[in-house]
Amino acid sequence: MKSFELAKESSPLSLTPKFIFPESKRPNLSEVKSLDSIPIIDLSYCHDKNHSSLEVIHKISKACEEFGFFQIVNHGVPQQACHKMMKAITDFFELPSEERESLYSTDHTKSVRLLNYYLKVEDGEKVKCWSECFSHPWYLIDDTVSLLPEKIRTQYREALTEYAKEIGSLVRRLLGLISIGLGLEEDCLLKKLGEQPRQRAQANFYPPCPDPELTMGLTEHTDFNALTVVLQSEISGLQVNKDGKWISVPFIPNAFVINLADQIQVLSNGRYKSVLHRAVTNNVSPRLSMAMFFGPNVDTTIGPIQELIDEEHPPKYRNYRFSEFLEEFFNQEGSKRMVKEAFELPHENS
Ligand SMILES: O=C(O)CCC(=O)C(=O)O
Ligand SMILES: [Fe+2]
Repeated sequence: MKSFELAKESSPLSLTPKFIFPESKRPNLSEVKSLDSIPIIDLSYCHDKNHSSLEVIHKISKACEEFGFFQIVNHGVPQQACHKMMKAITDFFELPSEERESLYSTDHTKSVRLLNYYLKVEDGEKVKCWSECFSHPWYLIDDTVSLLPEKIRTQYREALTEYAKEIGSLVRRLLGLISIGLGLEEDCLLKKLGEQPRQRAQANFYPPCPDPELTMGLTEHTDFNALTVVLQSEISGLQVNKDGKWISVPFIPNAFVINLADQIQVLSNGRYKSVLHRAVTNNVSPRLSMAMFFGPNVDTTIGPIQELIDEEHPPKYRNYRFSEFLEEFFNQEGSKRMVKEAFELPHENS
């Protein structure tokens, strides 16, 4: 079996060619704007249902239209649950790489797997990203947890169970606020995403990198689910594309980064954006993030919501089963993904 190579070389003196990106795909870190960033929204005003949360809804709606991203503070998720989750992923990635190696797989049908994203370059070669990603469901059952290295198994499951429960409530609350922002009933988006939502988690690890200008932690992408909640460690590395320029997302203590993903762009008929983002590396310290993806299950039909379609706003996408979208997503692996574009309806000019 192919071994997982990055982990064994996390502190090389210089980058080996397999991590070096072609010049046009490098991060150009000096051009990244650090003054502008995504909006920060305080949710403390809308814990109480009776309290007017119109201002918060308005801020979220604006952020969804203009950035597709925002950070939230005072979100009600106990700090303790976040710390435990961060500690569990830290301990997982600090294990000797041999103890994680058996989880490495390129088979995307595997429920629990460690993966290494890559970029396909012209001659068919693959350039590896400077990261290790651990993908698994929000809830680990006995069969799946037993795949984890024994030393961290119990700790990881306990931390994840508590964390996933909290994030589940948060996601439902956010979907409610986002629905109202679109002028819909509070439960509209959640209902559209259907029964048994697809809930996947991805713990990302970016070891310190000898030359951050030559490689990428994660190449630019949009998330293919509906809504993503990201918890990041103290060092920033996430960047969001705004009007063709990259802006960095600073670390804010006890905040979550909220990322609108492709299915909300489609459901909102293009009003809310699923925006390109990427992760860059640094040469100082390791960075970790935990992305909690919430989306429809494979059998759910997704398409622009009827109430958001009228003469002025004809449907931009055709209806599809989410399984079709996933198939398209995996077919485009390693390239600049243009998945939702494959479901666009032709423009009518008349
Ligand atoms: O590391 C991050 O902050 C972002 C990760 C990300 O974009 C993803 O997992 O889809
Ligand atoms: Fe992402």
